[in-house]
Amino acid sequence: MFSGVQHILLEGGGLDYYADYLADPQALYTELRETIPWEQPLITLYGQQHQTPRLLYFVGDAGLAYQYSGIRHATAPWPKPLSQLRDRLLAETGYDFNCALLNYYRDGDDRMGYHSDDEPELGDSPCIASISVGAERDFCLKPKSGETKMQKINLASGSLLIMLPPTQRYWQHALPVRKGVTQGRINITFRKLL
Ligand SMILES: O=C(O)CCC(=O)C(=O)O
Ligand SMILES: [Fe+2]
Repeated sequence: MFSGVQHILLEGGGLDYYADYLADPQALYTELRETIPWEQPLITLYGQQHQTPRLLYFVGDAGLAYQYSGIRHATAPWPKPLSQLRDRLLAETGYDFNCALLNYYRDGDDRMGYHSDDEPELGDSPCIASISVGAERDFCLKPKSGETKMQKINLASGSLLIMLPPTQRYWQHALPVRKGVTQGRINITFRKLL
């Protein structure tokens, strides 16, 4: 069993952080890294095409499709360990998720820029649950109205971070480059498509 929750209050939102939610994060990291058919789609930024600076994959209940960075993804079936985690999250948090985005950061050069998980198909005020395995990386949050300070959390391997409603409405988050990091990290964000 895990040791407990740390609540981080944000102006216009909040986070629940469980540092050691998973009993064996390294096993999940290795299984996902080796079995997921990772993709690196092209994204268009300011009229130029780039490869996403990380690998990704989308899973979910049958029949769901999801728009990400202008790309429409049909969700692939849940791998067993992730449907089990989805069920555990429902039992322990009460939040019911029907899909998950997997991101694989191969080393400290892979990254994700500032954004909110506020796509219209996630509804008015989504809850996002984020599980990390592999290398520790800094997760940064900044308010959309520049008045409060940036927040930084080092996400441990095996941790669960819940971004509670209405955090996505008022805050953006990012996974910046960390030059010293040579190990990979996989993050799973559980979401609910309406
Ligand atoms: O890798 C992370 O911790 C963040 C992932 C994220 O923000 C997303 O998938 O929308
Ligand atoms: Fe996000």
